[in-house]
Amino acid sequence: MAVGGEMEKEFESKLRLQQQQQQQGKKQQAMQRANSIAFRAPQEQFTIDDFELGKMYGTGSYSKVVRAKKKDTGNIYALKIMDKKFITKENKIQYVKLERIVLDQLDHPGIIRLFFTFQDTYSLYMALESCEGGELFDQIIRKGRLSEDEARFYAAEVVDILEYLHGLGLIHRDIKPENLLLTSDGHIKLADFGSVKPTKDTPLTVLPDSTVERACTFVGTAAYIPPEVLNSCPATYGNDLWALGCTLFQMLSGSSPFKDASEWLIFQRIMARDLHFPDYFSDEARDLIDQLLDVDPTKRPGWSSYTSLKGHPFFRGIDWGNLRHIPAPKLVSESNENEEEEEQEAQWNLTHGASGGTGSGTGVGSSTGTGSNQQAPSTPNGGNHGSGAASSSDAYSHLSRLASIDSFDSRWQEFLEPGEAIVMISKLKKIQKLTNKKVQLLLTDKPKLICVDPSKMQAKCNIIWSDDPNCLSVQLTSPSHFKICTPKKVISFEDSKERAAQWKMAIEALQNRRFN
Ligand SMILES: Nc1ncnc2c1ncn2[C@@H]1O[C@H](COP(=O)(O)OP(=O)(O)OP(=O)(O)O)[C@@H](O)[C@H]1O
Repeated sequence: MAVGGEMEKEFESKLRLQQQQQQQGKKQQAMQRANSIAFRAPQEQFTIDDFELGKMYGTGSYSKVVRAKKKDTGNIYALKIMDKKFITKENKIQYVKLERIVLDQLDHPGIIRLFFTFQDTYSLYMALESCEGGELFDQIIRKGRLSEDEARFYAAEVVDILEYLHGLGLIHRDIKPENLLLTSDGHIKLADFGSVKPTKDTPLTVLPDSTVERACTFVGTAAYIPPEVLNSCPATYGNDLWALGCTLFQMLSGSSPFKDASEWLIFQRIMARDLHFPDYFSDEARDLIDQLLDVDPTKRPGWSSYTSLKGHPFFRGIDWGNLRHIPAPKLVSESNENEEEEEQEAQWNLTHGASGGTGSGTGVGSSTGTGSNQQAPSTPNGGNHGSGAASSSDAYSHLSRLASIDSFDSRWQEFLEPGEAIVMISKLKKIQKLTNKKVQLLLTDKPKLICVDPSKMQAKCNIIWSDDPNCLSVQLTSPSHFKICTPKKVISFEDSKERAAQWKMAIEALQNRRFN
């Protein structure tokens, strides 16, 4: 009996080994298949010198996107540039590969097209269809909030895109106004497939393992994450439907429904479904958002079929078959921005700058001391929002390698010395006790912090650089608010794109550059 038991064990372990080997073989075959896919968008042998680089379209957590003109053809692209070392270190290789392979197979007027890719020693490049109208996010900021007709139009285009994606077994997982780009004639194109999740039923060619359901993989952006994902449930189409509800709320009100001072507080509000509708929302808008933000994902319209979503009274009058031919809402360009804010610019005054008041009422932790004791806000999986998860040495090499790209916007050259490059640049609000003022904050590799009044193109408040954190430090007060503290003054800034943690990381990485 004992011998029989031994034999049985041995047999079982041999069987397991055999099964493992077979599985590995299958995996290798799938890998080979994925590696040998004939891409629609070819891998070219181009170099960055084949392009004339223009303005910076945007910065993601592991990429920069720059407007680029191919010198020989004159064609314009949005060139997504990713630092190889950084994405390897941050374990993002699978995400980048998946974005490439999925985008390559998509064909919908509402999804940005990938034309070709190339690489050099340091970077990977994706040449994307250029969206000249900017982000929907900026339209919301510039208009304050959208009219119900405008929001209906954009929401309908997003529904049309989601119906296509979900029909192909893909969950986008990062639907938000920053990833809804606009063509020059104002139609929506969905970008950023870095978080895409193929389901088991997808007919597309995807990477082996990418369809495996994993609980607890937090991707996306805090304010748009559904409660079930915070409760560790695997991703479903319900993620995108919830995010659509948040986006529609944001279009109509000007801010996301669960907005709060920190990611922790945002998560608390999502879990409690702490949702308040402004009075001016129509009954139809309120009802649709209420249904999309149902805590039960299976009850969200669009879950089992798109008929209920497209047939909702909010969308009455939408010609679904003709969406891309309907005239889109008028785009508001940067120069037409809120006159009121421009009015507030009159009082540029360093003594006000020293006051350190947060002004907007969203900041927490009102300390104005010079110590930098506040942590960057973290996502639940421990990573920082944005690129904050990198160590300072990685961050420094990443920043310095990408520095030259930021400097291509020639408008800021007059503030730089020869050879000096911009490491980070953002349009911010400088928060003062009585007034707020739009500024362009530049961090250079010298290092230097330069605050420019963009309406007059003049360098303003003098922030004296120091590598000593007692003499220069950054305090985060919320994902969008930070303070630059020097012994003489504390200046508060608001970054509407919530890159406060990235500013802190960039400044600290430069302070630590000597040790790297
Ligand atoms: N095709 C495009 N045309 C114009 N601008 C673009 C385009 N693609 C991206 N951008 C701009 O660049 C920004 C960053 O791009 P993207 O979101 O793809 O980067 P990412 O590193 O994947 O970002 P994330 O941190 O959201 O994952 C976008 O928010 C947008 O403003």
